[in-house]
Amino acid sequence: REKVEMTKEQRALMKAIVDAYNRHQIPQDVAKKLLQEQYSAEENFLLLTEMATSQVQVLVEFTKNIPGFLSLDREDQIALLKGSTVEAMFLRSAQVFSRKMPNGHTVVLEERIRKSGIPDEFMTPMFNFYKSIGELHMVQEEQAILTAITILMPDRPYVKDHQAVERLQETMLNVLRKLCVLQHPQEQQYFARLLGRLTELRTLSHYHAEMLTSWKMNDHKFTPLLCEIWDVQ
Ligand SMILES: CC(C)NC(=O)n1c(-c2ccccc2)cc2c1CN(S(=O)(=O)c1cccs1)CC2
Repeated sequence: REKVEMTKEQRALMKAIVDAYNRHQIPQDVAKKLLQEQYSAEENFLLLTEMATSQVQVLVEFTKNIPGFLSLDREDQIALLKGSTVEAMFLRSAQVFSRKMPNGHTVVLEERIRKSGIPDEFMTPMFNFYKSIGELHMVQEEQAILTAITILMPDRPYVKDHQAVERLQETMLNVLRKLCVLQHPQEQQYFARLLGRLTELRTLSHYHAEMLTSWKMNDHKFTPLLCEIWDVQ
């Protein structure tokens, strides 16, 4: 098989993305709160609201550091962010969930998430996704670039300059393809499996939209930022 090499530009691009990804992390104390003591379903819901809100802020900062993103049309930048926050949030959640935690923490975390007012029919697909991401044992470069690829999805609603976004995403896909070959030489289809997760993410975001309506019914409160980004009144 031919020797796969990353070009200088691709290595620089990957470094920029990974540095941005590592710079913009959720404050660990928020995640720790979820693990601390036993809370009520309402309190767990509030914690998740707090975590999701800080994740959106982290995501905006990360996105601004994706080379080329700020040169896109301003309205397209907003359309890409609005269209990808739920998927990026589930991707980040899966990565946090499948991270090596002191034993018992994962169980506690799952229990807290299950007891937070989220409809049961949503739990199964959500935890299946977390596990399917965990099984991939992604390195952090792959996590960072996969998140960038999710954000730079040209077919999000209201994107005008489809081509410009496609060009940026293609650059990222080329880096990810080489990275997968270099990091997982034994698994021919690893890159394809990674992209398959993006399809699973879309399904989750449809579930999420339905969940939002049911939450609105039981007058669950969200933060102004989540209301803005998720078009919740
Ligand atoms: C890491 C952050 C981004 N994850 C997070 O906030 N989680 C996590 C989660 C997963 C693994 C580890 C730690 C936390 C599970 C869920 C959410 C948020 N959503 S939400 O955005 O729909 C929501 C917002 C408000 C009420 S419900 C519900 C499900």
